[in-house]
Amino acid sequence: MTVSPPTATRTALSARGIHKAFGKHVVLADVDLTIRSGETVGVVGENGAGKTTLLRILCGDLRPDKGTVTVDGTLSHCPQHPVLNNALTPFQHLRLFQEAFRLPNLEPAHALIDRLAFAGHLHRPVRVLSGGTRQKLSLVLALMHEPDVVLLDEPYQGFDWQTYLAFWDLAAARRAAGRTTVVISHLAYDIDRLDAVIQLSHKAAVRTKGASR
Ligand SMILES: Nc1ncnc2c1ncn2[C@@H]1O[C@H](COP(=O)(O)OP(=O)(O)OP(=O)(O)O)[C@@H](O)[C@H]1O
Repeated sequence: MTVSPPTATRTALSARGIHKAFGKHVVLADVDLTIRSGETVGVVGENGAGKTTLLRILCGDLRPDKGTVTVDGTLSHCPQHPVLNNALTPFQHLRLFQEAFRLPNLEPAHALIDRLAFAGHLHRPVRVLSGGTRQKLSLVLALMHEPDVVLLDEPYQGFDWQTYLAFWDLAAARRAAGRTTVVISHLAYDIDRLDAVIQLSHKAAVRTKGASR
């Protein structure tokens, strides 16, 4: 499948002059990027290139040493390792997030659960769930309030093939609704599903496949 570029030209997310070092180890140096509304963008790079660091900075979880991030609209982040409460069930997580996001109902969440096929696990404590099911829950919690921009750190790690395809259906539906999805990816065969690729290399970011306007 090859996607055609979205028509929107509004900037959804931009970063300028991002610099981040851990001690003397410089990970990101003067990183600039621009992502438009409705784009599905992959962040790629070797292990340790700084992909997770960049996403944590973009979502405000980590402060850069220098630089600015600008977001247009609501933003959500799904971290590489799900942050869930082992004592609670997925349904209890949904209710907590419903309160936090002040959602009138759980309909969008249930639509996501149906797509990802884990309705059968809603009332089991998280501690007994498989890694893939935890990852599904984490994804639903990141998407259930339909954020304008979502940042996903290897979201389909541990997914079986059907769920992997369902994930890309979700990304396509977000794209059709003009929403922006940024995905850290290691998989070369994802490339055709993306509007653009941000390649992290030598501490810098280069946007390929769909230059930013
Ligand atoms: N909190 C931290 N303290 C010290 N060093 C860190 C910290 N977080 C990340 N690093 C270092 O920064 C570099 C970039 O890490 P990061 O996790 O961003 O890379 P990545 O591209 O996401 O890697 P991977 O593909 O392996 O997930 C690595 O050398 C890592 O050890």
